[in-house]
Amino acid sequence: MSTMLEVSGLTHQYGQGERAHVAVQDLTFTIEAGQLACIVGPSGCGKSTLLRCISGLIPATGGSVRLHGDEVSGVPDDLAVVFQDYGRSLFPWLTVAKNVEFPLRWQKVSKAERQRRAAEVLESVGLAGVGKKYPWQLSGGMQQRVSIARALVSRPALLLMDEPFASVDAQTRGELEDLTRRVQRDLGSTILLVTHDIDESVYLADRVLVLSKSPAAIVADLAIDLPTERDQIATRESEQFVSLRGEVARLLQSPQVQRTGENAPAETPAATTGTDDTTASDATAASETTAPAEATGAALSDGADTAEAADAAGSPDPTAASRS
Ligand SMILES: Nc1ncnc2c1ncn2[C@@H]1O[C@H](COP(=O)(O)OP(=O)(O)OP(=O)(O)O)[C@@H](O)[C@H]1O
Repeated sequence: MSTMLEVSGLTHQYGQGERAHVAVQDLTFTIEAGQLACIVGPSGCGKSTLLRCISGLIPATGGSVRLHGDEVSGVPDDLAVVFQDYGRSLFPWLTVAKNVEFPLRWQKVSKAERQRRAAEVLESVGLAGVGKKYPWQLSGGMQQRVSIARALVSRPALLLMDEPFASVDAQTRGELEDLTRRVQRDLGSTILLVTHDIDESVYLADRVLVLSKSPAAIVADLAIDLPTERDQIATRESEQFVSLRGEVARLLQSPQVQRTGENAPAETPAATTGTDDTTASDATAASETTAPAEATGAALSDGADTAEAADAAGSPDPTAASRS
């Protein structure tokens, strides 16, 4: 397997001076091509910040991100993001097919090819035949499928998903989880997905990275060696699943994760858990008093429509921030 994503010593600090807030600090990990990795961590620990840095929506203030060897500076063409809020990420004035075709407008792809690829990808997410409808005529789960189709249409090297199923009901969530695994397997996609849900992380992933409280540091990197074929009932009832979800839950409650102001080591070989060797961080102490909770997610949710979100993200490509 080749390395798709290489994150080295990644740090992001919001603001300066007294208002400085270190959201992620010295994160180092790699994701191999074709892997589906999940990130779990306490609320506010810096998961979205990490994804924003990887996607080039915001610059790292330290360290680097490389996508198949190329340093990320700005939103790469072959990267797509699926956000939690499908209602804001789809263009309500465009049909489903046009929404899905949208990212291809900036590529040298003929209209006929755009239409063909949109139809193909809609079929792969179980939405054949709805291309002429508008997003608001679909259920929430269907809209999120459209978002996933739009992210996939440009055949991204890396698909980032930020709490993608948090806004749908439990049954739809299960269906979308299975869809994600199927897409990954059929298209060989590399996926990095952030979730709050421990069970979801274990069910979906080949690998789970557990982050500490802010500033996020990796405290464990678990290989999920469940069978490739997973089933919402049988897999979740299996001994192996129960044991793995217990392990992640215990890690999330561990002092390493919970102790604010301390960092676990960034050394994270696959299939190992972190150690107790933590060091205090002054930057975190500052962040605890200055972090504006309402600022969370600013770059992702600024503006009621995707064009504004793209502007807010400073993206040269209007599809980038809204990429699905
Ligand atoms: N634009 C911003 N300016 C200043 N601070 C910010 C900004 N965005 C996020 N933060 C702060 O950085 C920290 C990490 O935020 P982030 O949204 O990355 O965490 P998260 O783990 O994704 O949170 P959640 O799980 O609640 O979605 C938080 O303390 C947050 O308040």
